[in-house]
Amino acid sequence: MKTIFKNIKQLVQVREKTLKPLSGSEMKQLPVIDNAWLLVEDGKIADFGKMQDLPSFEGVSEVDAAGKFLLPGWIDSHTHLVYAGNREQEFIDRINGLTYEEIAEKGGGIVNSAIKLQETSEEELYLQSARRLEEVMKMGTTAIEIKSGYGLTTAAELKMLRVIKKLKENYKLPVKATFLGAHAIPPEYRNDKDGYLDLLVNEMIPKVAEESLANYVDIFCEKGYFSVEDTHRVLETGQKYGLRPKIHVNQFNAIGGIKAAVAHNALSVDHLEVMQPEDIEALKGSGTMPVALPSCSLFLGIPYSPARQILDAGLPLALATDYNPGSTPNGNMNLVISLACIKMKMNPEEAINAATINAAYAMDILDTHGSITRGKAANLILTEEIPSYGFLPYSFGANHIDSVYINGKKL
Ligand SMILES: N=CN[C@@H](CCC(=O)O)C(=O)O
Ligand SMILES: [Zn+2]
Repeated sequence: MKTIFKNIKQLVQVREKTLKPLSGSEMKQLPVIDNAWLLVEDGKIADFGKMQDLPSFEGVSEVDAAGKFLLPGWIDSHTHLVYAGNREQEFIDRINGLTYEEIAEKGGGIVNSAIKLQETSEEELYLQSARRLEEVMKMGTTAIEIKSGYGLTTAAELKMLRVIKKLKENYKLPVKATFLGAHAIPPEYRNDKDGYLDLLVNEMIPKVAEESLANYVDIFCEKGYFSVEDTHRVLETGQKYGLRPKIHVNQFNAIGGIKAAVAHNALSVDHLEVMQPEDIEALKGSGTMPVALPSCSLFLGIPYSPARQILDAGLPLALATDYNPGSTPNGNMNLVISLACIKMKMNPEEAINAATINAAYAMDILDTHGSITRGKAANLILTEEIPSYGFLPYSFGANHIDSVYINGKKL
């Protein structure tokens, strides 16, 4: 099965090969080919070039992309897309003056979602989650990471991870699963955090590994949740069972979690709304990708990750949605890219690199996804007719997407 895209106004994010993520000033470069063609064969990018050099192809279906841009699909490396119900009431409570932290202290927040999820059947949870997955795919997400962490019991955590597994089986985009049992302390362990961590390391992680339900291990390293010491314990156990860390850290406070994550060779550190100079230093020379979640900052009214500080230090940066019911009930990567430009002062080139190549690294799929490279999966976004790729973040709140392709197949 072959498809040729012809007359593409601009083919964006064209790389001969991509072996490593982009850091610092490299992120300003976004290679393009004007007036281009691209051939998809057996779900992969087979070839591309300029229209003036278009070879003749037999037996191919044609897509006329005149006036349109073709780029690699967005990669969302941090979501909590599997959840039950919603937290609309907390949204109202926050409008009326309570903070996210105050709501959590009153028994709302993550624990509220955990109660709902525990009461929801696996089938119903799958249906709610599949609807969300289809929604974000239409908005250009062509690879996704999904976390557990709204179960907080062994049975409910496994239920979440089985739903993620089923999504992975039923949808063709790359799906990676992260075990986030250490998302919050469940009420029954309120005064016995170590007891919950004992359960997590002695029962949950071994069971998750036994059923091969997760790729990564996560923890919410934050005041009022889990300490740096807890982080070492959970990451060490996760690694023992083959789960590389990707952690929630520096959302409200900088307590040294980044250094701990780097010590465990974390694939990514995510949130980073609050960064101290020592956090930046800890990331230098590491293989750990910083991941910013600007929609969360928008929704909660908290600071945005200091992207300029991170990039000016020569570090890489990826962008993701954090799609979840509490802090970011939105999985639109187009909005994330706009917010990164508007609020974090990233250039469109930097934001697009952060949502494609660097995001692919943060999901460990850089060798197969994240750029227009021969041999990579044809997971693509074809835009509507727009003046430039910079128009995507500029026209915030609108998705100028004509169609989305997964393995060369139009959704
Ligand atoms: N900060 C921790 N976890 C989620 C939010 C969880 C929730 O409020 O349900 C996040 O990444 O923002
Ligand atoms: Zn999150």
